[in-house]
Amino acid sequence: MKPVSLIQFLIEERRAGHINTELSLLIEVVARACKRIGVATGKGALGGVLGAAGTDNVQGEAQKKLDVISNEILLEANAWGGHLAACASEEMEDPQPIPDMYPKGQHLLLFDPLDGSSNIDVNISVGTIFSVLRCPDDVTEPKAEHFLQPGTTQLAAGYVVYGPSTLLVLTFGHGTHEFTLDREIGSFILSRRDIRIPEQTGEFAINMSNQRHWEAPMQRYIGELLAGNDGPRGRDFNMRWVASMVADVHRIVTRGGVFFYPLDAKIKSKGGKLRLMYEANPMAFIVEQAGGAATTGRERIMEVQPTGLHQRVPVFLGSSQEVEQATRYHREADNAQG
Ligand SMILES: O=P(O)(O)OC[C@H]1O[C@](O)(COP(=O)(O)O)[C@@H](O)[C@@H]1O
Ligand SMILES: [Mg+2]
Ligand SMILES: [Mg+2]
Repeated sequence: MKPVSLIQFLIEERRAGHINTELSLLIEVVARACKRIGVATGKGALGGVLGAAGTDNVQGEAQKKLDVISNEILLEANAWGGHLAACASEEMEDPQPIPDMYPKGQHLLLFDPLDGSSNIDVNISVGTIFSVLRCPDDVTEPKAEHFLQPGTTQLAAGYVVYGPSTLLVLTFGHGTHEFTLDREIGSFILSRRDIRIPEQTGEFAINMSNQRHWEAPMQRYIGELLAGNDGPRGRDFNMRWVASMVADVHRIVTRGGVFFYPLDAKIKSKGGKLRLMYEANPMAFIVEQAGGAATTGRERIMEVQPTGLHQRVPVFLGSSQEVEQATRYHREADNAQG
């Protein structure tokens, strides 16, 4: 079969009426920026990109050099406008509007420029996650409040994994599709169309070192998986934790599985660890479009009404049967408490 490039795929999606020209252009620009981030990541120590930047981001987290470089690459690629009204990033306190000298578009772009920062220096896969919203029609100067739309309103979401291969996984709400970067010709080529995540799985991903801080229903659910063949589930489960959400989610998008970053006593006051607008919503959209499920443990992630640009939420996502069972345990525990 003739290879389908990202550009050809975007033309198909335009013809099918799934996206307009402006959104197609936006995705091309983001994909091009991610190729540059992939090149910078790949140079490693030779490119001087490893290690700390010596600064903190808006969330008080120490920034790595590659967090800052990736953020700048995405901002610069999108600065000239035409397809965008403003960008918001995990690494910046406030949204960045398109400068007045450039034409404004109708979209809002949100991104986690470099996901899995703790893995940069040890040469483990990292990635970029992004989400696209529509800028309200009457808004000429988008502010944080205009980004506070639930995940159900996303027009597009995607992630790029910088691993053994560089991969782009994308949805416009009509299935989830994967593109592999052909490094020789510099193009993303469609490698899987209409990905399906199996409903059942025998593999889970969670940071087990937080176990003693989890809520009771999470202790119960994971305890049952760990009991394996001898426990109530009557079968053994395998565990994986890369600690780069993009890599953990990509494994699930490839062979099924379930991912948890639940609430725990250490992060309760923050609402969770992962960011709703830059991580949870785009990943939830991608996973749901592949037939999986995504909740906070209590409600569907994409139905959460955002209250802040940098808001955090618990994340349960992947094979639907396991997400539903873990979510049911939380709801039952809440109901029992009244
Ligand atoms: O270090 P922990 O607690 O295992 O957390 C790992 C999680 O944190 C993250 O690295 C957070 O993302 P950033 O690197 O963008 O801050 C996720 O990718 C990952 O799932
Ligand atoms: Mg992240
Ligand atoms: Mg990040």
